[in-house]
Amino acid sequence: MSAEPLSPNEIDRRLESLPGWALEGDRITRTFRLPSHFAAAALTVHIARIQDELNHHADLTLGYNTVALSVHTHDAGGAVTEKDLALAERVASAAPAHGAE
Ligand SMILES: C[C@H](O)[C@H](O)[C@H]1CNC2=NC(N)=NC(=O)C2=N1
Repeated sequence: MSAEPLSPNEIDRRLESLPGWALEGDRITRTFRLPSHFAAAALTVHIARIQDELNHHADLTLGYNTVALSVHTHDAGGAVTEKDLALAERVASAAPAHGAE
């Protein structure tokens, strides 16, 4: 998968199909709200497994009932690449089963 930086316009276009995700500076970000703290912790573990499978890792912040992700591609000098969007799409698919909004 390409680790070439994507343009802001391309990122915005791709985020149209990723509700709740945003381009913040040089990262794409999303905060999920969960029914409980334990559900938030469980989603964090699920995301960690996805990240190890993809070998692509976001900064994750576990709150009382939230999981916040912030990601860009270090190997591309901290730009947003296809790898970040692929991770976002996998997480977006996994989160609803945890009761995430
Ligand atoms: C050696 C290992 O493949 C690399 O460090 C991987 C690990 N996870 C990663 N995660 C992110 N966000 N960007 C990277 O460039 C990256 N590279």
